[in-house]
Amino acid sequence: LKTKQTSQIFKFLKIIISSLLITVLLLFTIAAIRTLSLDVNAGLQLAHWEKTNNKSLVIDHHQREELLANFKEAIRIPTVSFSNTESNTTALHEFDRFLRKAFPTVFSSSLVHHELVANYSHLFWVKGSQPELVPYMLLAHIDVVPASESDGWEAPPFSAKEIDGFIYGRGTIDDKNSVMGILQALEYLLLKGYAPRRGFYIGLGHDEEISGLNGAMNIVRILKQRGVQLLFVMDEGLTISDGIIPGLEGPAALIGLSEKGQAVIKLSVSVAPGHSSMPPRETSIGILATAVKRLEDNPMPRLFGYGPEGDTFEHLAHKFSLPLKFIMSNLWLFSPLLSRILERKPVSNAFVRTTTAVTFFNAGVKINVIPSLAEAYVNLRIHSAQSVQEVLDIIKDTVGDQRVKVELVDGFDPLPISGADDKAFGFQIIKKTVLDLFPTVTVAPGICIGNTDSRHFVDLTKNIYRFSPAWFKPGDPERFHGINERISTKNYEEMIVFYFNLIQNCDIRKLPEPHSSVHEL
Ligand SMILES: CCCCCCCC/C=C\CCCCCCCC(=O)N[C@@H](CC(N)=O)C(=O)O
Ligand SMILES: [Zn+2]
Ligand SMILES: [Zn+2]
Repeated sequence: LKTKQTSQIFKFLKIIISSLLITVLLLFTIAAIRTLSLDVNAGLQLAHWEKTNNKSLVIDHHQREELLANFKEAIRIPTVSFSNTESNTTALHEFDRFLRKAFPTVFSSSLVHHELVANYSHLFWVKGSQPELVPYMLLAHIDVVPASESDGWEAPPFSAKEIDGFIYGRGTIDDKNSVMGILQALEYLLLKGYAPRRGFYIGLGHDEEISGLNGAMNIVRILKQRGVQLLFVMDEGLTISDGIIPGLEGPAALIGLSEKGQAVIKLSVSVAPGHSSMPPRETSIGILATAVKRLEDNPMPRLFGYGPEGDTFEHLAHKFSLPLKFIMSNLWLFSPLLSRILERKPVSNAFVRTTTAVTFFNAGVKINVIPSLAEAYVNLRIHSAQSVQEVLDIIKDTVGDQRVKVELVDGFDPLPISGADDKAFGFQIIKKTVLDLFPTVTVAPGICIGNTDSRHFVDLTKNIYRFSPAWFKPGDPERFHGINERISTKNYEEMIVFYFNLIQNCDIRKLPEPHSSVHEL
């Protein structure tokens, strides 16, 4: 009887093991087929695009000197947004005067209507010859975050000093490169006698770094009053990453289809004050510190693959070598594994989850007084698959201490996801412009981990793209709001050429039909 039972157990185990093997084999066969066949990149690359007789821009020695002098002058004006209530308005005013001097053709052309918004922001309307074509809009911002040389800058942050082919200074990548690149491109286009078929707007906000509540929001209000609808909006955001995504061969231009939401949460603990010689077992500071530590020890759940970030890696899959190529082509199977790899570095962790950053911690009044109040502020950047309410609930659960008051100070949900298919005009025009200028770059949709002025434009268009053609190499993401922010003179010139070509490419009336026949290859 015992032998019979043992043989039955063996039989059963055999069936289990072989079914497991068959399942694994099947999964891997599907994964292998997907790895070989996944091609999300062809898009409209091979299609026949409408001819627009584009003018070309070959920058000569004189123009180079002029455009670099303009850019350096822009960097030297310290248009700093210090806090929600304090900006350098003198510098903002000076920047207005400077723009008029640097771009005389833009400010005098009969094709361009310019107006100041909320005193320091700029709205340009460039009239198209075919009013039936829906206009688009380019956004950038004039203000910068504070910078202090003593933090370790190699050159003073408002000096625009050139070192080894790079211009150093606050605003060189965020965002005066776009402000100046767009206007310089328009200046050159107008000088060459260009008149657009499709009209377009340029919006330059003066308070983006403090949420754009006066600049961008008033520009939106004015456009709404005028009944304007936009074909697409393009703003700062993602860039061309080169050597930043581990394992990716070659550079990638990520175009932000959405941006993360945000929540500002206040934690506070109130207790009775007292003499420090007879302290209670826990002080308000101790209780709050424990709550903060719990938040840092328990990051928000991994959500990689539940938002547009999965698409990014599918688009880039063919640019990885094995085994990463296999993994990226099969996120349906491997996203839990990839999440664990990506979460190791702050920049890629931001794509995996809602991030939690404790940015203020205030407590204490005197060395010998037990403080009655301790407060901390937490800044969360919300993943596309979560909402402000969900994040708030998780924070309350994680803190799990009734003595800690948890309040939502401010917040907004993640932004809608713009189109990136063959019919998405803005996305395809940006992609074509990138590929014409940088043929070795792979273009993929992405998600912007910071917020931009473009988030205020959701009622004017469904198509918002966050991208600028700045090249980011290892170490560069840290320069964003950090020390030694810089751009190479070559890259700044490329940015001008990019906007020069983009504006002309937007004159295409409609996108071509996707290329369907292999015979035309
Ligand atoms: C695994 C993929 C890696 C891809 C590498 C991407 C490198 C990204 C590096 C920097 C992106 C930074 C985000 C850009 C836009 C941020 C603009 C900004 O600073 N906004 C402020 C102010 C505001 N408007 O709210 C902010 O606090 O977000
Ligand atoms: Zn910016
Ligand atoms: Zn910024």
